[in-house]
Amino acid sequence: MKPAHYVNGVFSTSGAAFPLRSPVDGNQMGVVPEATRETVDEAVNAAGAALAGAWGRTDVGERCALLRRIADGVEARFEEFVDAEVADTGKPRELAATVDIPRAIGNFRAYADLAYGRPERAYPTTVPGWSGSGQALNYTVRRPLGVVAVISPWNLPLLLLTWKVAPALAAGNAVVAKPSEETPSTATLLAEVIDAAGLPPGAFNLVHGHGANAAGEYLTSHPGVDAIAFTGASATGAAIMRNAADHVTPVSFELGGKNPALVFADADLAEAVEGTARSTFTHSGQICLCTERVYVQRPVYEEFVQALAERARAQRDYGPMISAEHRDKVLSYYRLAREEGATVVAGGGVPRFGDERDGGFYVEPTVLTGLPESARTVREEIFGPVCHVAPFDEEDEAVRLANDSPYGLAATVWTTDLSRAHRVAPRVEAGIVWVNCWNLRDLRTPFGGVKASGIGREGGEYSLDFFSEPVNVCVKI
Ligand SMILES: NC(=O)C1=CN([C@@H]2O[C@H](COP(=O)(O)OP(=O)(O)OC[C@H]3O[C@@H](n4cnc5c(N)ncnc54)[C@H](O)[C@@H]3O)[C@@H](O)[C@H]2O)C=CC1
Ligand SMILES: O=C(O)/C=C/C=C(\O)C(=O)O
Repeated sequence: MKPAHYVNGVFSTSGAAFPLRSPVDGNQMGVVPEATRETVDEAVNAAGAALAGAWGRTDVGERCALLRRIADGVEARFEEFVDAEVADTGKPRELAATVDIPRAIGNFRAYADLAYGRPERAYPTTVPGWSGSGQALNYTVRRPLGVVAVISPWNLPLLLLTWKVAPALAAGNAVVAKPSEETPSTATLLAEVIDAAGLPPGAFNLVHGHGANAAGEYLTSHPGVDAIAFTGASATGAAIMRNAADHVTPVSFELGGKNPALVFADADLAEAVEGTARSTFTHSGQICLCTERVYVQRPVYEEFVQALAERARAQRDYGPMISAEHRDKVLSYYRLAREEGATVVAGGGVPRFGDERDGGFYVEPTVLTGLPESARTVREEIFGPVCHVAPFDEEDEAVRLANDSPYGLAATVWTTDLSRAHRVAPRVEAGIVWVNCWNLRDLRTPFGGVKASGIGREGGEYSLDFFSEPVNVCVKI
């Protein structure tokens, strides 16, 4: 499968090509077409035309039926999708087969259910003193925003792309999507499925290419774009926002994190260690929800650190960093941690496998201790399989440490004291707080972050709200 643009219902590989490398061994796997400004223009124009034409006339029932057809289409080509996601990201096959691709299917089915079952509001109104009856019926209808730009990252390529595309289409928008330049393959397969499902040309468009001064920027600064949904780095969000400001384009942002775990002495320690290992090392830490700061109550601190370090050393089936650049970034933090005075309790380097993976972009699962809270390693998002563990004494101190961050995406709290769980969770400045678990997801719940971790919420009705505009109709009775 060759990555291709999909514009106005036509596949093409126009534009210069850039290499696609395997993160597993560094070898070139193929090439990706770089969309020019003209290709992005065509895609935005095609989306606008679809809204003015057949797509704009669909009702929610038809759109939900199409979403279900897309879900079925992905399911029918499940293994192909898994192969493509594994090839682009290097992630363990099990992860792609149990999380990425099933969630992409689930995203389409969830929004087919949610959009179809969505009630509208009505307000019977009486205005005393108004000439005539003074009575009216107010009701709201929701209108799509128009042409939506979707910019997605490389860590959960199809999951995060469909997490925005499904609600955007369900709400009646036309979409121009640009996946990460590192992971173009499952997006191209999705375009094939959407084409076969029978969406009118232009309702969904796909362009490939880089971000800054390239396809991503052309798209997010395009005057024909009515809304932008983005997941990725906070700095990229800020750059997109600057461009969006020119046209006052609404944005929905899911950005970075420096997520804390709070482990209380009353926690089930084995569960807390295993949960923290999962939240730190899954997909080699390349999920925005991953833990990078761990605070452990002093009586169990030493035992926790040793157990987590052992778990890190025992980690076997893990994938690489997405690219040589990202591997170098993570390794630069491993070096910085040492310069800042960290004790490297586990990992801290590059693994040696004795096979083709030695040419790939791997780093070791790593556990650090001994850094002050002011250290850059403790404050900046690394996006690798690494956490810093520090002790605390009191509950208030744990909450203060958790909140002392420019980010506020997700947190985990480990305790068997129910009162403490309910006391602590709402005090943590984060969009999502998991108690005695991590990444347990219900697609109806609000998903997103506070502070530098994002703007707005995705999930359930929150996404449908973002991708539509309420219009109030007032009918005098
Ligand atoms: N979900 C998250 O929280 C993610 C965080 N990151 C963080 O970001 C760092 C950099 O990774 P990148 O792949 O460079 O992430 P990124 O945020 O730069 O890229 C995400 C998407 O944005 C696009 N993009 C980049 N600059 C743009 C611009 N100026 N205008 C429009 N679109 C633009 C990219 O082409 C890609 O599709 C990582 O090391 C990691 O720390 C990366 C991916 C996901
Ligand atoms: O929706 C989810 O379950 C996961 C979302 C993860 C991200 O947004 C991310 O890693 O960027």
